[in-house]
Order: sequence, then structure tokens, then C-alpha cells
Amino acid sequence: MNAGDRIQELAARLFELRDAYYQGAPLVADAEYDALEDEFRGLLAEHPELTPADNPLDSVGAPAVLHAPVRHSRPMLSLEKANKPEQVEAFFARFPGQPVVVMPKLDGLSLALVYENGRLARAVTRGDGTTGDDVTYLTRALADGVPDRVDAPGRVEVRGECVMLRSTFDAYNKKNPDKPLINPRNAAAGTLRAKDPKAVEGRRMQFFAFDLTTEPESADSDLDAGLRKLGFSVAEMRHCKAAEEAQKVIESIEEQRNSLDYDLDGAVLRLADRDAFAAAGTRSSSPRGAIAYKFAAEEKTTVLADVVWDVGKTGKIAPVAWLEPVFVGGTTVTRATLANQEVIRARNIKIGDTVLIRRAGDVIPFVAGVLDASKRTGEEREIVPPAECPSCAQPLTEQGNSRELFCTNSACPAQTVRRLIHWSSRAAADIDAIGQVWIERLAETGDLVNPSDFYTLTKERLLEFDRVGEVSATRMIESIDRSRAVGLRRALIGLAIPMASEGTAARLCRAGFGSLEEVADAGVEALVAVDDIGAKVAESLTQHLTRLRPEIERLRARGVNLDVRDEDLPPVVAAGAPLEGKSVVITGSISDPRSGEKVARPTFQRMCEKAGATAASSVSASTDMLITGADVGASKLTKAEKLGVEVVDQGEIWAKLIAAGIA
Ligand SMILES: NC(=O)c1ccc[n+]([C@@H]2O[C@H](COP(=O)([O-])OP(=O)(O)OC[C@H]3O[C@@H](n4cnc5c(N)ncnc54)[C@H](O)[C@@H]3O)[C@@H](O)[C@H]2O)c1
Ligand SMILES: [Zn+2]
Repeated sequence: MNAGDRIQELAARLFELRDAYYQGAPLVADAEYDALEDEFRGLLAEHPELTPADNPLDSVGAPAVLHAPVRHSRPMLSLEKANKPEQVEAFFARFPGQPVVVMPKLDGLSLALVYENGRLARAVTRGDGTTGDDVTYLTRALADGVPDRVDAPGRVEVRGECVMLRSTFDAYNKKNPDKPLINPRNAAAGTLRAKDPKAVEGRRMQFFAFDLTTEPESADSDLDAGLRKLGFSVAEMRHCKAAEEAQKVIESIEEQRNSLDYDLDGAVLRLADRDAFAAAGTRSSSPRGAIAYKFAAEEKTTVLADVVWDVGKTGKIAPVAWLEPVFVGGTTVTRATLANQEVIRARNIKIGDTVLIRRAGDVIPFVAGVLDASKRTGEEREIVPPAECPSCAQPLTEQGNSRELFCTNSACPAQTVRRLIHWSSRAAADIDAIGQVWIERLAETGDLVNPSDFYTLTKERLLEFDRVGEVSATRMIESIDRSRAVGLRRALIGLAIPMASEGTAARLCRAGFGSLEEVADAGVEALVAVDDIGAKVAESLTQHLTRLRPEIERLRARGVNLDVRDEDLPPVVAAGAPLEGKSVVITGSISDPRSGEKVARPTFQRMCEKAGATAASSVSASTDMLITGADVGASKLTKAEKLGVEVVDQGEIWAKLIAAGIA
């Protein structure tokens, strides 16, 4: 195909994809759209004379359709994209001496909030950049971070991104398995532009501001300060004077990406001074005073090759998607979860479909749905849940609204292996010298059925197996021996009691239970009395520990420690302990000044707790001090500074811990 034809073809396709996307029903993942746009841009650069009269790159968004259209006071534009450090340098070079703010590029719905004489007059979507939809009603009803009043005269326009937080999105989908949202961005767009307010009830949104204009002009020309003064939430803006510094901030934003509660698809660089930004002017579809640095995609499409039903340690039979390998969220993904049969039904997923894979945050890759059902060829197959357990062929039971499938045969071989693997895992007994494959073999031969069977294995028995020599047999036995010290908390985790989490185990220890037997004997009433342990968890604990009684006795008889360990108890704090009553946050990498050796964060935290501190994971207004190790992330420091939290180097704390005999 010649360049001219390809350009025509791409232009048409880009218009089609954009239309669908801005209607809230994308046909492809963003990464695929971006690839087409890049190709198009590349071709136009080579053949500027072939630029079509109707150029998709000249337009922004898509026409407003649903509500009363509102014309913007000045266009709401797109952003020029960058993905190389040279482009960041070029940006700084264009504006010598100008301070730049670097901030996350949130992935939601762009909104303009107009205030007249201090009152919110309307909220408008970007639309096609010139005219947007009036979404004031739903914005007022659903968006947090949109004050009704601001303390400023005249006309104030605040632009920003309205997002659905990941936590809200997950909770919503859990609660509504029959009408799942595909991703937080679509959720945000679909919610505020909904025709029927009833249909979107309870979908909370969060607004983060990134742009401000005031008439008459306000004294504050710094964007960040101006927005905060008016009471808006702002995704953290870092002021940078040079490209190198900005590049570091971009990297730190990308690193933080997994731990944030919102989706972001890049970082935005923008002139920090509002007047300078305005003076820089605009191109056809983007301002000159800002660029967007794009990160790797967290969503991609690929083909669902097959679905395999996997038996878990609690007997739950869950559908696992086998995928054509796809690079998403920084790794190649070949497997993803499909949750349960209700989710499959609600998302109308079939084998052979091109599906959207989402790998965002710390969650396991997930099949979010089918974007473009018109791609179907008719060869696709229904996903049929198994009628019996794929491992033991026993009939299954269905539980709950999402109709999860369970094999209730406690002798089920697949469950047995999963439970053994779980017992040996790091969070539980940590039998690190025996890998999965060995556990499977030993389960097949009947040597291992229950966790307690690990403790009857002998070196002689292991040596009877092919490919086990003296050295590895000794290592395996030593590893098993060490795991006898497991203790109450980790034994509880290792027994894989349905609904009981790692947190449950920790809470029981801290609440004063001294042994696994004590927990088993406590009864539901005593268990629900523990903070944060609900009735369902208490019932599950009681029921399963009663069932496991003989196993608990065997573990004891074989020398396994099931008593609470000192490290799982609340620390005993002496009066006058050096950090008494302090709320601390620990950041950076910690090492013992005496040996120079690295110390694990939890170990150091434990010492601080013994010294009377309570530790939190993030800096807030109630934090007393931020204890910093080496290589501290800039974001925590800025936050501490802003909140007036004392920043203390680890050296100072070590000195106190050593003096108090704690370290
Ligand atoms: N999947 C598809 O079919 C499809 C189609 C079209 C577009 N898209 C996606 O949409 C995006 C392109 O849209 P675009 O070029 O109109 O704009 P953009 O969304 O990439 O960039 C501009 C927008 O960024 C947002 N933004 C977030 N944080 C910001 C901040 N701190 N400062 C300034 N703006 C901020 C604003 O809403 C602004 O409108 C791409 O991610 C593209 O992949 C996808
Ligand atoms: Zn089974």
C-alpha cells in the first residue's frame, strides 16, 4: 500500500476509534490506539504534503452529545506526548530559566469547574475541546474534591481530572458482579455522563485539579499554591529547575504507580507559573507550555486461547485464562484470572475472543472484558464451568452471588498439593528447600498428605527418590527442621483457613491468644470480641480448626511450635522509652551503623515499636516524625515538609535504640 492510501486508511480508523472511545465504548486498548497514532504521525512527518484536510491530530476528544452543550471560555486541549528523556530536555530548553512542575497524569475524565462569585456554577466535560457536556448535577452528587464554594471573587475556572479511585472501582465490581465496570477510566467517563442518575448511584469519584484561571487575576501566580489556597486536591506537583531533575521525578512517579489508588498513564510537565503557561500559547490541539510523558500501558488486548479450571487450597475452582503472550504492566503475561462464572457471564467472554487484559497496581492480571465484539468470527466457544472437580471428579457445590464453585472433598489430590505448597510458603512455615515439584512428587507417592507429614520425612526416605543426593536431602531435612519454629501466627496462615487473612492471624496474636489450641477452643463469641474480626471469620476459624483438631495434635506431637512468638506480640514498652508515644513513618533503606549491614524494614520497625513508637505506612498530619534511611523517595520528603512533620535521619534513631539496649 502506498503512503497516501495508508494515511487515508489510518485517518479514517483513528476517527472511528476516537468516536467509540469518547462515547465510553473503546474498541481497542489505548496502547494499540497510540501505536496507530504514532504510525500516522510518522507518515505525515515524512509526507507532509499528504496531510488530509480532515486531520484527526488536529482535533481533541469527540463532540459533546448527551447533555446541554456548553462552550468553553478557552479550548480544553490535548497534550503533546513524549517518551524519551531528550524530549524532556527539549522542553526545558524551550523555556530557559522557567520553573516547571512535574505531576502525575491521571487517567480519568477531564472536567472544567466554573465558579461565579464564589459559587460553583457548572461542571463541563472536555467534549471536542470547544464545546463540552454540562455534567454539573452528577458532579455535585458524586465527585469528592469539588467544593461548592470557593473564597474568590469574580470568575474562577478550575480544570482537572475526575477519576474513580481503584479502591472504589474494585469495591463496586465486587458488589455488582452482574454489571461490572471495565476499568476506572471508562467508569469515570460513563458515570458523569450517565443519562440516568439512578443507574450510577453510589459510584464515588474524586477530582484532582491541575489548571486555574481567575478573573480578576489573583496575586498567586504559582499554580500549585493557587489551587491549594482555594481548597482543591492536587495530585502532587514537584517543582523542577532542570531536565535531569524532572526526569528523576518522572521516574519516581512511575515507580510509585503501583502503590497509588488511581490509574495514571504518564507524567505531565508544565510551566509552574500560570502567566508563563498562558503566554506560551497553543498549537492546534495542545498547549505549548506542557507535555505528557507516557508510561508503559497497563492494559492491552490479546487472544483468549483457553480457560482452565484450577483447584485452589480451599477447594475453590477458579477459571484461569490462558492467553497469547502479551506485554502489559511491564511483564509478559500468559495467564490471567477470570474470577468466577458470574463475571464471565456478565462480561460475555468466550474462548477465542480478543480480550482486554488489565494489570494495574499489585493485582494479578485480570481479563477485563471484550472490547470489540464485532471482531468475532463465529468460531468462539462458550466457557463451560466444569460439572465435577477436575482433580478428584467429585460433584461441585456453588456458593454466593457470584456462584463460585467448590470441591468439598477434603481428600481431593489437587487441594492436598495446594495446601502443602501453602504450608511450606514463605509467609507460613517457609520450608524453602522443598520446591513445588517436590511437593507434588511427595504427595503423589503418599508421603505427604497433611502439613504434619513434612515432619515425618527422613533423609533415608528422600534418598530413595531419583535425583536426590546426600547434599540436597540434608538441605531439605534441615529446612523442615527450621520450620518447626513456625509459631501461632504463621501456622494459622499456613493452615489456609477460608476467610482468615494474614491480618487475622496477626490480630489474634496481638489480642493475647497464646497457642493454636487456644484459638481453636475459644469459640465464636470470644473471637468476634477481637478488633476487626467479624462473625464470618470467627465462624470459619472455629469450624475449620475443629475439623483440623487431629492435625493440630499431630503437628504438636511432631515437635512443631504452635505457640505465639515474641515477635508476634505487641512490644513491651518501658516507661521513658526513647520514642514513647511517637507516630513514625520509616522510609528509605535502613542499615545498622555498627556493621553497615542492611536491616529489613519490619525488623527496624519492630525496634522502633519496642522503643514506644507506633509505625504507619504513609505520612499524614498526625505523623510525628519521618525516619529516613538511604535513597529516600522525594515524594515522602515533600509531603513531610508540607505537613510540618519532623524529618529525622536513621543515624539519630539508631543511637537512641542502641543507648536504650533495644538494638
Ligand atoms: N482506546 C482508544 O480507542 C482510544 C481512542 C482515542 C484516545 N485514546 C486514549 O486517549 C488518550 C489521548 O487523549 P488526548 O490526546 O485527548 O489527551 P490525553 O488524555 O492523553 O492528555 C490530555 C488530557 O490529560 C488529562 N490530564 C491528566 N492529568 C493531567 C495533568 N496533570 N495536567 C494536564 N492534563 C492532565 C486531561 O484530562 C487532559 O485533557 C490516550 O491515552 C489514548 O490512548 C484511546
Ligand atoms: Zn476435588
